[in-house]
Amino acid sequence: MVFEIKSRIATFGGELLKLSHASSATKTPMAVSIYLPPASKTTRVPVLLYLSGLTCTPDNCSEKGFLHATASKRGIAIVYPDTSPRGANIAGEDDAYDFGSGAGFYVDAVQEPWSNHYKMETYIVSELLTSLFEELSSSSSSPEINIAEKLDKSRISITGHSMGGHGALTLYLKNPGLFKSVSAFAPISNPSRCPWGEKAFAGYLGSDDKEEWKKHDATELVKAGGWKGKDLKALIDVGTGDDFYKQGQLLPENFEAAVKEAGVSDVTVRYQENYDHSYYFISTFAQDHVEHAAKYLF
Ligand SMILES: N[C@@H](CCC(=O)N[C@@H](CSC=O)C(=O)NCC(=O)O)C(=O)O
Repeated sequence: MVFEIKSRIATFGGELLKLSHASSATKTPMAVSIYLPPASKTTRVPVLLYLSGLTCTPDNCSEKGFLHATASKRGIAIVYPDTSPRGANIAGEDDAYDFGSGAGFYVDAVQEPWSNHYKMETYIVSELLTSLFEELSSSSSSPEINIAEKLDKSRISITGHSMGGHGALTLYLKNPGLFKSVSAFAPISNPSRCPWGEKAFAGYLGSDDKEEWKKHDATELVKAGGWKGKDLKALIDVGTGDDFYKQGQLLPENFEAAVKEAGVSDVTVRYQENYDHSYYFISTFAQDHVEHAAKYLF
């Protein structure tokens, strides 16, 4: 797979590459952006994968998440995947903000018609990460740049926001050893029990087998016991002024209770007074989350 470079933007001494590539997992073109810190000019740098929330493209966080200041200083590349396939030509795919386009939920759909394209778990874990570390990137309009030779594939951490926080936690819990640490801003922590998650899981996974839902639910994955006695290396921030938190979409307390019950260690959940669900919240604590990743990447 070859990444087409759509644009190169200088920022914080490094550059943001806006890329597009043909995905075999989703059978659509996929957008992805990568921040390369200045250190990547001379050495391989570790990677922080940022999974965005509902309605987002790779632009939301790269423009206003404010992760690049710390990533530049610490020498960490940040990868911003898209949140779903786009233009899959499925009836109704653009009808709702919380299902379909912009709302892939980082699972592999098994329900038709979504199952033909909505394979976001496979896309992120098996396709994107592999491709970034292996493929030569080129563009007719930009000088050739080999992204793979700038990245250290043995050092990857993961973070995300809201739906992307759910993605970060579940992909981390499901793939022990793949990521060095995890963090999340206002994650959907128990999707089987909140309206956003119930809608997405019913649509992508089906309503008949709720046991299947548990395999994609951070709280249920912790309850399953595989992490008992282990360090999760997790940092979670939630704003107490977040309307989605107040509406019961996030349920971080359920995750905390599961962590305690399962005897999992090294999990920090912070409740930040008055902060809402927006990028004002994310940008405020961005430095902490990049430093959290750096602690385990170096
Ligand atoms: N009704 C809103 C809801 C969308 C929203 O708030 N999206 C959040 C993520 S919510 C959980 O995954 C977001 O990050 N939005 C993008 C942004 O730049 O703020 C709507 O339709 O906008």
